[in-house]
Amino acid sequence: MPLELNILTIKGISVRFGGLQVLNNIDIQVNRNTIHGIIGPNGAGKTTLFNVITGLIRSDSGTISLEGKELPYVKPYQLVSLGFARTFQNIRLFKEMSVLDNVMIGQHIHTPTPIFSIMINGKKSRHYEKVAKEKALEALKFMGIEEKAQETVSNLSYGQQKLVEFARALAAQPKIILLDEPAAGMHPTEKANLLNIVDRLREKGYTIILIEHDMKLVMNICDMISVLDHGKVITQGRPEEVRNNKDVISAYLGKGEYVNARNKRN
Ligand SMILES: Nc1ncnc2c1ncn2[C@@H]1O[C@H](COP(=O)(O)OP(=O)(O)OP(=O)(O)O)[C@@H](O)[C@H]1O
Repeated sequence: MPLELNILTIKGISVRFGGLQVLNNIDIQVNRNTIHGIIGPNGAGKTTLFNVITGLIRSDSGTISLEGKELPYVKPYQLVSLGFARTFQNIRLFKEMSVLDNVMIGQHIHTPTPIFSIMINGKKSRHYEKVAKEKALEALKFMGIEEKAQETVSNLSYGQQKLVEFARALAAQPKIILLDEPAAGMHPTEKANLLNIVDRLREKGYTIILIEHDMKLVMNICDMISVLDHGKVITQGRPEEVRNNKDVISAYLGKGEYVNARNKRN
């Protein structure tokens, strides 16, 4: 049976915080093996949408389905087992632990070692640890930082720490990787590297959903883009369609980013 094109369906998602309607009837379809950008001005509701997808916030209405199956409401730590991995706007690593240990943590869900086996450091436990280590090193290699495996995270540059987060997400063997402003705080060389990594992740068959303010990066890399403004999807389409949409232009007008992106392209 051929794989369905659609992998994630977000349908009718609404969230209200007190008097503020932060998400209003959001419908988004994400296709398999694509890079899907979620953009919009500050406060549009992008991170809230990620928080709903990843179980940090419960929506007031609507459903999220992965590969045609409606997702149950799960705790964030159970999300990996459903096939999601996420990075956050602010780096969330154990700074005094090694790079390798940080990446191995991303896989604990795939290592169902019985507690008794862990206590006696049994054969099963050693096996799972070996597999987890191999996967972690593979992910670090993919990010081009395998030589940093034994370093303490706090010794790494900001850009390298971001790559450790991506490696941790990748090592969890997800179906969908959610990246929340991955390029924030990166300098141009690091951004170019990030672009290359995200492109290679798609080549490897991953589906990536990306929140990003860097319009040049978004327009360069995304297959599809959904634009949020005041909690609503104002348009969706390919970069070239979104770029010239009048609602998108007016949502960004005065903020400069969109206009800058257009000027840089033209
Ligand atoms: N826990 C919360 N309680 C109340 N209001 C919230 C909460 N989280 C977010 N908001 C509000 O919801 C709106 C959407 O916030 P959200 O962080 O989702 O926007 P965003 O598009 O990700 O913005 P940015 O690009 O600045 O990160 C904002 O007005 C924000 O102040």
